[in-house]
Amino acid sequence: MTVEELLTIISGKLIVSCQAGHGHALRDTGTIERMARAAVDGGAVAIRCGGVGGTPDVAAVVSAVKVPVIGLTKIGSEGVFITPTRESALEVVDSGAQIVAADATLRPRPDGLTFADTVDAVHDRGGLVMADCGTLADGIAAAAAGADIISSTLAGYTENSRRLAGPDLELVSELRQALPDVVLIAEGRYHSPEDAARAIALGADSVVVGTAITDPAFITSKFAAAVSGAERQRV
Ligand SMILES: CC(=O)N[C@H](C=O)[C@@H](O)[C@H](O)[C@H](O)COP(=O)(O)O
Repeated sequence: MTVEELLTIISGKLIVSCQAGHGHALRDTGTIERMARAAVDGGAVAIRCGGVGGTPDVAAVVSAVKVPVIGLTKIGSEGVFITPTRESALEVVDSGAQIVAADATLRPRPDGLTFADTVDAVHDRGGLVMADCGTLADGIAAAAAGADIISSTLAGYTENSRRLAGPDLELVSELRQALPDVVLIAEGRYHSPEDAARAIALGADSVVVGTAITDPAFITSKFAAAVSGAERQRV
């Protein structure tokens, strides 16, 4: 798949991230696969998956859906942990994902290589690379390193990025202004359809939504808090 073909599919459309971390009630590859199918039924044009489920989750989703799959594997939870090495990126390609999502921050990587080394290796194997960035500087460097897609995934999760309760819409806007021609995906804490639409209005080509769609515990907690906090009227 070329980046142009991918853009045709995702432009102005929703991507859903189907992941469940260690200890989560949904942490099961078959469950992730069914979640991905349900997301596609609801209108997702691509699925992002893997995470702590790693390449088994990616392979299962690739066989279950017809839409493009953005795969990743999480190794640890500190520093660079989203597909942090060249080797892990190649494993994601080999599991069938058309696109590999990888940390593209300027921090040192566990294998001592550069992000560009990962990009080159994935390209040599026929895959595309989604660069998970936290800041404008990360995005500019990732584009220079040859990434096919720039995303705001790590905004709020790195030492030098803005810590916001909601999505970093300002970063989306900054990235679009600095990189007018790049494929840009907004991701991270998009908890309402309105915020997802705002990201498109600010120049994102597509938006990835995870937790707000695929985590029943998160959704339940919002309803539970609203119900508990509601004032009761008695007649
Ligand atoms: C920082 C990090 O590890 N982000 C991960 C990246 O794959 C996932 O845990 C997120 O769920 C994903 O980015 C979607 O974001 P949200 O779940 O906020 O819609």
